[in-house]
Amino acid sequence: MRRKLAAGNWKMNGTLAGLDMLADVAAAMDSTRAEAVICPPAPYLLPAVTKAQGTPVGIGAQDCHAEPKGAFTGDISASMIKEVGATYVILGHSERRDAYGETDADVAAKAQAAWDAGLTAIICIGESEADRSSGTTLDVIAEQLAGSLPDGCTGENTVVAYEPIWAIGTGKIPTLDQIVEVHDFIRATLAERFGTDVSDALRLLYGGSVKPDNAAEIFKVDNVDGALIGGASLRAADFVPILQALSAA
Ligand SMILES: O=C[C@H](O)COP(=O)(O)O
Repeated sequence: MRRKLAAGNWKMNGTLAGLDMLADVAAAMDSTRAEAVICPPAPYLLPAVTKAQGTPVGIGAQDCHAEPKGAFTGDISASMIKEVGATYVILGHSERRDAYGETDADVAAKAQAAWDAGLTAIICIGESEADRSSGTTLDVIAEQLAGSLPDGCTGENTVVAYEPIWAIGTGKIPTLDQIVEVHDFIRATLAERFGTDVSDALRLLYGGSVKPDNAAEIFKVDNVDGALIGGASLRAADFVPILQALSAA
């Protein structure tokens, strides 16, 4: 049985004071079954871990370098993330693929580094609007899955987040049929490569404009095990209702 997961990606947003929302998320978790993870910007990782200590809320980073250490100004390693007490790391987000030219191979190398450090990698994939209109969505997803997930994937070390790029921060979401099609495809593709035991254990998140008013509908989809939430993860007033909708699904 896969435990549902609501993961919040603050991106380069939020403040130190905004971490107070973790207490509200923790309080909500008393009555919810779903897991909650918040991924703040790197300078807030340690304060976030400190605030979340003794609560069931998990903390994650938004990226890591593939190398364990070295002359990589501005980067952080997976073991540093682990050392401060975070347990997840988002990898291959479309904003990083786009702004920093991260390739599938880069993402796979980072995922391996994350696993080596004992972190769970939330690996993001998703098609552009042009891919969607030209009917190549599933081909793009297949290629990203093949290239971004290293051999050795398990339900413990990896979560896959499907984020159509055109749905991120736009308020547009795919139809439920489109979400069903892609999530079923991802599950089947993972089963083919890693076997059904692994594929049945891997959690698949939907991401892109998830809000309190559309979450329940999205979470009805069988192969959606939760969400990767951007804008609506910054405030407990938005994140908690999504977490509650997930627990009720
Ligand atoms: O990582 C989160 C996604 O990019 C979704 O962002 P959003 O919920 O603001 O659309």
